This record gives sequence, structure tokens and C-alpha cells, in this order.
Amino acid sequence: MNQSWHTHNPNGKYRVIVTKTLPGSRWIDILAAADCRVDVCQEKSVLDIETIRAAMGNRCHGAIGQLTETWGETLFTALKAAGGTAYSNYAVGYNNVDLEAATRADIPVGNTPGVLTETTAEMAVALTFAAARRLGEAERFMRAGCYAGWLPDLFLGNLLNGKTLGIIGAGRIGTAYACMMVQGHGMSVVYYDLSDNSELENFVSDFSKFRDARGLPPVTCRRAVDLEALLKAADCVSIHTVLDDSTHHLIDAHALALIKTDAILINTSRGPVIDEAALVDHCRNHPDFRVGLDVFEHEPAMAAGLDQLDNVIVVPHIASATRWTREGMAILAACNVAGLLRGDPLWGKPDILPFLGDQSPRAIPSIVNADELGIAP
Ligand SMILES: O=C(O)[C@H](O)CO
Repeated sequence: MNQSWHTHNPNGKYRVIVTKTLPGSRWIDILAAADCRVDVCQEKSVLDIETIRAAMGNRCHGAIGQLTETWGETLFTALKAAGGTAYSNYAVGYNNVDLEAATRADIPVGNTPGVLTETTAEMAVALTFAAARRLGEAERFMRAGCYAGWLPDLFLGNLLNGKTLGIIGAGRIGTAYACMMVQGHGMSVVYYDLSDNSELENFVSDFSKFRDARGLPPVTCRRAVDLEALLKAADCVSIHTVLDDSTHHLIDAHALALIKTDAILINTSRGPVIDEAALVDHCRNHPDFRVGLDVFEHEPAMAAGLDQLDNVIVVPHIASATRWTREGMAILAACNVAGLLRGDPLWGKPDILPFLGDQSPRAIPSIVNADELGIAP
């Protein structure tokens, strides 16, 4: 351990390493109250596997890692050998974690659901409007001193009200985003998912009745028969799926060619769901096609040419970046590790917010390989 690590509660019985400083301080109190010594890496750069393994040394009971790190066979074997029995990702997504390797090492993997839902959905909304109304281009134009007076055709964009929204992945975040766009902007929804989302369908149907009573046109929600049907129907496609083998490059050149040429494409899930080189080509050839990206295929790099495209707005993977959410993620990750080390039961309820109250429940909020390990409630 060198000076880039900071230690809290040095005499704690368990040793937990945390590979980045996390927002807030309550997460440290939670781990300290569970008798953990907490070693926190102060480096901003992404830690490689060797550095993390060296930090574990031969005594490490738990770890909190980042979505930018590859947690696979090497690290889980090392964690187990160091006496480790607990890992939590500081993220809801866990495509950076080899769950089979963790399960083989008998290590439960925690994640941080429930506190990112609205925050990420709000960013998807922000990107949708930024793309539809060309905010990036218009702001660059203003800052460059190009504004010479109001014009009838200056930066004409797309009206979303009354249009069709295509949701790829109607889970927690996709559903929250869909509700915001239906309720706020009168959009109808077509979604692509492995299962029916009757809650979303019922919400839209009830909201349509509310609109009807006010003399407003109906809104509808239906599950697409396949991805092709969604891509052809939508005026705005927003990606909310997990990244796995089945969704890698789900949006490739062929899929892009099916989307309306003046539609909007938003991605706040994981970069590799889109073939980014194909997207650059598509945007070059279709200037009215507009895109908002929070995530990138080879993060932090962008595909060559992406940064030159006026019809693309890009932000640096900040969809969950509100103080409340990032502090909440830290609390959930700490509760995952503290609860595992203490031998608490799994929470098993969908409402995760009680963990953010003054007194977190004596339970483990969320373990993604609980079934595989046979520890599901
Ligand atoms: O998976 C996640 O948690 C987000 O991508 C980062 O907050």
C-alpha cells in the first residue's frame, strides 16, 4: 500500500478495499460500524487488475469496485485467497463483472439498484430534448458569436409531443423514462423487451383516460413484436437494456438503416450496445438523424469522427451523476459489503430506499448472483 490509499478505522477486524473515493461519508460510517478497516484508493485513473490484486494483498475480506474495472477470474480468485467473502460493484450495471468467476469463488456480487432510476431517466430526457432541439449546436453557435438576430428557420428541430417513443429494454430505468415522456410530452410508447410490462401498459392506458377527459388525443403503449418493428415505428429510440452477448452491437448498421432518417437515438445504458463506427457513418450520411450519448463503445474514447458531428450530443457517462444518487450508490455498496461480512439476510424487497434513511436495515440490499450461490431469500 502506498500513499495513494487512505485508511479509515485502521483497527477494524475486517479489511475492505474501495478502488475509488466515493461521494458522501455515510458509507464509511456503515463499514466502520461493521468493524471494517476501509482502505480507499485516491487515484482518479482506472486501476488495472494487478494494482487491485496488489492492494488486496493476503488479507482482504471485501471490496467495492468500479464499472471501469474488470472483475473476473483473477480478482475473484485473489479476493478469495485473501479471505474475501464480499464484493459490491459501485453501479447498478455489472457487465464488468464475470459472475460465473465470482460464483466459482463463492463470492456474492452486490450492485446498487433503485437509486439511479429517476436520475438516469432524467438524463435520458435531457439528452432527448438536447438532440431534438439541437442544443449542442445552438450553444456552440452562440458562444462563437454567430447569432446575428432571430430568424424563422434558425435551428429548426423536432417536436416530440404526440410522437412515438421506442424503448429498448423496459426495465426500471426504461419504464421511468417512458413514463416521463408519456406524461410530460404526450408520447405513445412501443417497447422491446423479453417480457410484457403490464405496469407500464396500464399506466399509459390510465393516463390516456385522464387525457381524454381533458379533450387531449390518446396515448398508447404496446410491446413490439420484434426489434425491427420498434425501429421502424419510433420517432425517438432510447436504449435501456443491459449489455451482454445478446445486446452487443444490437444497434448496428443494419438496425440504423431501419430507423426513420429524422429520428432521435439516445443511449444511457452501455456503449457497446451500439456499433459506434457504424453510427458515425450513419450520422454523416443522415444530418437530420440526431443522437444523444452518455456512454461509448470504448469508453473513455469516442469512435473516430464522432466528436465532429453536429447532429450528435455527447456527455461523459454522467446519467447517474446527482449527489443524492451517487451518495445513495455508495451507501448501498457499503451495506452490501457490511451486510455480507456480518452475515445479514438478503433484503429481498423491491424498495431499496429504506437503506438511505437514518438507520439502514440490517440486511444486504442487492446481490446479483444470489440464486447461483443458493442464498436468495
Ligand atoms: O450502471 C451504472 O450504475 C451506471 O452506468 C453508472 O452509474
